[in-house]
Amino acid sequence: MRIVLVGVGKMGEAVLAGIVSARGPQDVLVVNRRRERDEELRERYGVTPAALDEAAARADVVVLAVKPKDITGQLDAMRESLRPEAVVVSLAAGLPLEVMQRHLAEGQPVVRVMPNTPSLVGQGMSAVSAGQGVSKEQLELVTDLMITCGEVVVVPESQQDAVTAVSGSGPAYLFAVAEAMAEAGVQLGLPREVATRLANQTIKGAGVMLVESGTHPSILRENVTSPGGTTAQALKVLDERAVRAAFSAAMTACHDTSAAMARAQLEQD
Ligand SMILES: NC(=O)C1=CN([C@@H]2O[C@H](COP(=O)(O)OP(=O)(O)OC[C@H]3O[C@@H](n4cnc5c(N)ncnc54)[C@H](OP(=O)(O)O)[C@@H]3O)[C@@H](O)[C@H]2O)C=CC1
Ligand SMILES: O=C(O)[C@@H]1CCC=N1
Repeated sequence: MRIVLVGVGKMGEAVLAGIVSARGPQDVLVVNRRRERDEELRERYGVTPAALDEAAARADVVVLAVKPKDITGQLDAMRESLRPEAVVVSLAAGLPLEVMQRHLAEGQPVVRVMPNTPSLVGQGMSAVSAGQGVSKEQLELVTDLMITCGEVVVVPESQQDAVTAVSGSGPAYLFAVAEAMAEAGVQLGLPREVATRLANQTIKGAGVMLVESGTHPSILRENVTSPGGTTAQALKVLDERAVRAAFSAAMTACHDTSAAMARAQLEQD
């Protein structure tokens, strides 16, 4: 199976890393606008740079990882080169399948995926939505591809804005928490290196425990919270500062932005 990745920036590279570590670089072509980026990826992953039309003509799957505003231009540019059975995958936030379909030949299979950057270390979370007429086999092709980057769920496209709020943008919330915890540790007198190590490993440990224990987060939180102890005081302050409500508002803003991007794409297109 020949895989073509178009626009290999931060998200594209994270997906590329997952694919290459699971399948090797031999069947992967990358398309970039800068030659230095091509060479960087060739050196780092052993993949082959190519021009868009040439790569599209040879593709079984094309993964578009350019910015949402650049997707339709890339679809127009590859439309004539694609084989009818090639599956076109977009990783773009707020970019509806309908817009993709408009810019491709009728019947070209299209799939929308919301991945996240932990794909770079094989710990990604991808949500996959199939366009009209995508066969079970074609959908499986995409889920098999994304599983090289971590976990995969299949969702209706109507859920992609919510997915973006939880897992697409989610790593950024946790990186911000990591920064905040390390900084607070420094304020409490720890050397920066120690504070950073403590914060990072705590987030990793809690994350692995959440996933591997299968225990509800409330129970895991209770297990840390001794009555009358230190954690209860810390959580009380988080409640007073409405951290839970802040997450809800932040994620609603993320969801609404994704939905507004999709509406604008549909209207302007
Ligand atoms: N970052 C994230 O956490 C996530 C991002 N996404 C989606 O992934 C997509 C990419 O985002 P991200 O990786 O953050 O952005 P980046 O800017 O890092 O990546 C975009 C890449 O596309 C390249 N590019 C732009 N125009 C062209 C072109 N005409 N031909 C070939 N390559 C081109 C850019 O090249 P150059 O370096 O020259 O500008 C860059 O390498 C977006 O659609 C975003 O919505 C989805 C989930 C999570
Ligand atoms: O911020 C963004 O728009 C992209 C989509 C999800 C994560 N990053």
